Amino acid sequence: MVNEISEHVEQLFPALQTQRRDLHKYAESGWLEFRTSTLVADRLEKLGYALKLGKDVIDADSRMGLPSASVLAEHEQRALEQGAIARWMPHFSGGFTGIVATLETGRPGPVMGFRVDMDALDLNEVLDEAHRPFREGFASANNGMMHACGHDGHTTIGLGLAEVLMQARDKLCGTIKLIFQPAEEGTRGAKSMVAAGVVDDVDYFTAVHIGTGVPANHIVCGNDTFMATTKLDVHFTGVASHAGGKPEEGRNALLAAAQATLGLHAIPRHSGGSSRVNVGVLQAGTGRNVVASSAMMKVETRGSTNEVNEFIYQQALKVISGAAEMHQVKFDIKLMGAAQSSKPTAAWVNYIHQQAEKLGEFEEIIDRQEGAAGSEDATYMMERVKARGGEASYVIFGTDLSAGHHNELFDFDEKVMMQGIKTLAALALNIAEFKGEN
Ligand SMILES: O=C(O)C[C@H](NC(=O)Cc1c[nH]c2ccccc12)C(=O)O
Repeated sequence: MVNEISEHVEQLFPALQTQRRDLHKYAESGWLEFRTSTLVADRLEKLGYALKLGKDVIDADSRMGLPSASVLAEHEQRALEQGAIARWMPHFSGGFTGIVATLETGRPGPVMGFRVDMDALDLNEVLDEAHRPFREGFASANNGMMHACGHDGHTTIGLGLAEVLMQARDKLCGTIKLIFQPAEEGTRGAKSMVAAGVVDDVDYFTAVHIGTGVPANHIVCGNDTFMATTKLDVHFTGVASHAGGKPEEGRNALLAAAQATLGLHAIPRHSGGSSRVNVGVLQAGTGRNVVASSAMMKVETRGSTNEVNEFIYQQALKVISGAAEMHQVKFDIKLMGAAQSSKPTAAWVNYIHQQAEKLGEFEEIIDRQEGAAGSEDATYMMERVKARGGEASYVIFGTDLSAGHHNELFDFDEKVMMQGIKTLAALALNIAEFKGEN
């Protein structure tokens, strides 16, 4: 069976490459995946999946870091101009760009959930002959948006898996649930899908990522290093005044933000685990001789456990209010994203290892990745599945990269998509071989 699947996936490669390059060219960042989601929905319906879309899979109030109504409308319009399929758009309009595709085999068995993400980053792709996407005509056509983290590959893996599993449906049991998530960057989207209940019936859950520094032909069966994180936008509002004539009448928002930045980076460590804090954006002021009346900063905190992140976050709130008090300015804090820490379950990691071994394609099969310290909101899904007694893991398929993630020259070796599809398909097809811990 595995051999048949492998052959099928290899036949699909040219189509996968075309699909990935199309998504790459029309990169859409979080909550704005309008073209992407209409194409994904259309493809999944044609394959024969039962679909749940938009508000049925995204809880409106649990969305974080949603762009403004005017930005949403503008990008919906652009998506239509760039080939979005209009009849699907009403489902996704207003920032509800999520899809869950279900295949009921009609035979008894578990519910297996697979999660891929669809969003691009807010980044300008390099338009230079030295960069393959430009050279071969699929660099981002969308200014300020770029697939620089491989989610174009993840979405393509999800669609390829959908095709392969549908073709092999007579050999499957239980239920297959394919989850296409918006707005992973900034950890904004997953929580709203969990709140809508999309993983409430999932017994075995697997999320995927390509790259992340893992070498080609290596697989990490259970990434174990995700940090809990909180993302904040902070606005300081002061009073403008003549910087020479009446500086004492001003209330300096720039200084409050600068003070807060230094204070944030000086938050003490926590003995319970590692932590991070970053002020990634700091903007303030309007003119050289004007006391700055406004300032904005984008902040994130992280911790190796939820508790450590909560400690750093609470300290951050005190630093921000303290800096505002010091300069007598007002402040406003908006929660823009969040994720938990989460660990994969051992039995599921072992099963993934066993299936990867059977495929015979990997040079190295690593159970747990140590050291790296990113965040992921798939952790909300993992924790929800685990809380109900299910199994969950986060798999990384290594690949050669042209530059690091979130870099303007990012690109990956597209062959990794085949390894991803083969491995995930094997998890579903051979589920009878899964042995729980007890
Ligand atoms: O917090 C975010 O915005 C999510 C973003 N996530 C990623 O970059 C994914 C990621 C980071 N490190 C790893 C390691 C393994 C898999 C995925 C990742 C991050 O950590 O900044």
